[in-house]
Amino acid sequence: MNLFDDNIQLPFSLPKEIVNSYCFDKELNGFIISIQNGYLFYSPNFFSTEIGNRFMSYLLASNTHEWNKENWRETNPSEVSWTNIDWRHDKIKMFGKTVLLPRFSAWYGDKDSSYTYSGLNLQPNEWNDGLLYIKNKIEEVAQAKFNSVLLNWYRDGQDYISWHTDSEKDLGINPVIASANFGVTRRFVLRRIDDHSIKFEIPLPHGSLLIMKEDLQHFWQHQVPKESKVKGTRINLTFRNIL
Ligand SMILES: O=C(O)CCC(=O)C(=O)O
Ligand SMILES: [Fe+2]
Repeated sequence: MNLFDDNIQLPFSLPKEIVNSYCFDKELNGFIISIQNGYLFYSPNFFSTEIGNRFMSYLLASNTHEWNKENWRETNPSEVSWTNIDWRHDKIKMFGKTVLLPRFSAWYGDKDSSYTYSGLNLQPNEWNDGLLYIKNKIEEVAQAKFNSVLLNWYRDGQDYISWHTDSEKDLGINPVIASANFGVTRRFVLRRIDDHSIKFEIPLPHGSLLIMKEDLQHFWQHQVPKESKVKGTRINLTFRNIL
């Protein structure tokens, strides 16, 4: 049986000069994409819509607030009694000022996997069944083990994450970063660090999985830009292995 199908086209475009090769792997249900200085695995529907919907409700379940009725620009998530995920609105120091991050976040992982992110030292919450289920599914295709996950909740198109690499020292030299997506589709944009005009973007729909590995973090930055017109909400989980 041929496990690769060369006739399945990528659902987004990549600048020709940066693609080494790509193919659709039927067994893994996704594209294996080798680019200049990097490797990506992209599965637009890794989780079914139904499983995705269940996760969305799981991740946002609370005893006190209905996530789809609340105005999250007015409500601080630390005042909410969350059922499964302890969402926070973290502050970071930027140019000497303390500012709120333009998204909510949460950090889960093994007890000894404390992590520094944007100048924040994050102590992980303990794994729960929902996160472990997703982690196991992703570890199978990523052929890697993860000991932590950073959850980002983009309340709507006003929320974003700016240009960065996932290259904190404690992730090791060539980290495998696996990112699962639930909710509204947002643009995930990559650009070369040494030439910002070389860029491409990957749509990350409900249920999609994106894995970045090899030397990608040394050569490419990524962002999820603001998209003011987007009203829907989105949750992204990036699984990492902290050394
Ligand atoms: O939301 C995303 O897709 C990306 C999140 C991200 O880059 C990060 O948490 O480091
Ligand atoms: Fe990132």
